[in-house]
Amino acid sequence: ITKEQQALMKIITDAYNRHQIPQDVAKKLLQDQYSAEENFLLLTEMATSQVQVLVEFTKNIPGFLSLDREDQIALLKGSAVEAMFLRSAQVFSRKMPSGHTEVLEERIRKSGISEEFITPMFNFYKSIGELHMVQEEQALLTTVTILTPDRPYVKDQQAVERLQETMLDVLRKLCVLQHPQEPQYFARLLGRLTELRTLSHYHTEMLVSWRMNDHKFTPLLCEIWDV
Ligand SMILES: CC1(C)[C@H]2CC[C@]1(C)[C@H](OC(=O)c1ccc(O)cc1)C2
Repeated sequence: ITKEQQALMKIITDAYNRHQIPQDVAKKLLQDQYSAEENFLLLTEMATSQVQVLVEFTKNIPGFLSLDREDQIALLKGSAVEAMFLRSAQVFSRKMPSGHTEVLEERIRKSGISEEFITPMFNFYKSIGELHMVQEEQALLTTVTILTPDRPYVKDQQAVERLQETMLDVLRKLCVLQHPQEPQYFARLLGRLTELRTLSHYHTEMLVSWRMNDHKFTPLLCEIWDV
């Protein structure tokens, strides 16, 4: 890993760690009562703060703000669900103080999300947890996901591709250094991104079914997911 790649990794990892879910959201998880309605409101607050955190983090990705403005929006809209699942998978698998995880899982299960979506969601969390990613890998994997060139409406795909290649190069080298005993580790990480794409289809259905039961979303969520 070259000096500039180390500098790049530090910027991204610091940004990833700096923008954490506000403590008040996490605290509420344990306090408020348990009705499906209360759970939905909590998840709405959680999703909204995760999208806010995502926007702040993305602005710190070197080169992102130099992209075409409309492409920046297209990348954010196209990757928000995947970035949110990646971050919550990491929160689930490690960051959460013990006891919170069970409460959060319980609230998710009792919030009107259909069982057919719950299962793949928790399978994904388990498969991410099993990777035991270091925080640099988590930050870089999220960055690679955001910098996916073939999102809808991206005009200058080459520019995004160049940025993503840079990040993939650092991530590949980091994986070799962090997991010398597992040469396939980098490939496994990228395999998770494929799993993420299937989750985002389920996510769209989840939003539609909530909408059908006239649940209200926040303006930010309506904007980022066109609901
Ligand atoms: C942990 C999760 C990633 C999983 C369960 C809560 C999440 C934050 C996310 O919720 C939403 O997307 C969501 C969207 C709209 C809304 O009003 C509430 C939640 C799905």
